[in-house]
Amino acid sequence: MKIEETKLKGCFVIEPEIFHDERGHFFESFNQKEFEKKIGQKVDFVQDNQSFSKKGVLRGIHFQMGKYAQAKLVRVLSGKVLDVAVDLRKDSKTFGEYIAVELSAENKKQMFVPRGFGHGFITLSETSEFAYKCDNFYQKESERGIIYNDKSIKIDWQLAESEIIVSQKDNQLPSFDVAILELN
Ligand SMILES: Cc1cn([C@H]2C[C@H](O)[C@@H](COP(=O)(O)OP(=O)(O)O[C@H]3O[C@@H](C)C(=O)[C@@H](O)[C@H]3O)O2)c(=O)[nH]c1=O
Repeated sequence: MKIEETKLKGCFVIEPEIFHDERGHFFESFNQKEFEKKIGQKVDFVQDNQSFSKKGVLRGIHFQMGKYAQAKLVRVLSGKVLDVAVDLRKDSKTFGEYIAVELSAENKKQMFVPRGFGHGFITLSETSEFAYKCDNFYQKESERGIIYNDKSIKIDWQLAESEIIVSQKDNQLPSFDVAILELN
């Protein structure tokens, strides 16, 4: 397993080692001992989520507030997505910056998005199946978000605006400037 920290401290890209043989292939999609050693912290995942999306569907940018904050270990089971993490830690040198990484069933890359980040992804292939582990439970009341096309974060989602599909809920999310007023 190869784990590399991104320019956003605490946010990692993980590439599992794939073992190929005549039957197909095998890989460890998660190994707690190795994972915690490489990221240098303990993480107790308590919830696994899975979502299916059509091309152009953009989910995000989401996070949960305060004690309900979630770290996420995300990966793609089929298709290809652009996965985005936005640093929302006010005391961070990279506050307000984002990273975008292509995750696909083919490259098998994963992203670890720590607490204190906003997270979103867009499906670039015809469909995608997306799976992730969370270290805190879903708590509807503490759900927050930032509008995907925020003018100060300026995320390049790789698809034309006309191809992007967002839920009504996500389309009404506030701008970065407004969303951060509530953060510590
Ligand atoms: C996230 C979540 C949703 N739900 C329900 C609420 C709702 O009725 C339905 C769909 O929820 P959403 O529209 O929020 O799903 P979605 O837009 O896929 O939300 C997810 O987006 C990505 C980017 C993340 O990072 C996740 O943490 C999560 O926020 O599923 C749960 O029951 N448990 C959960 O953990």
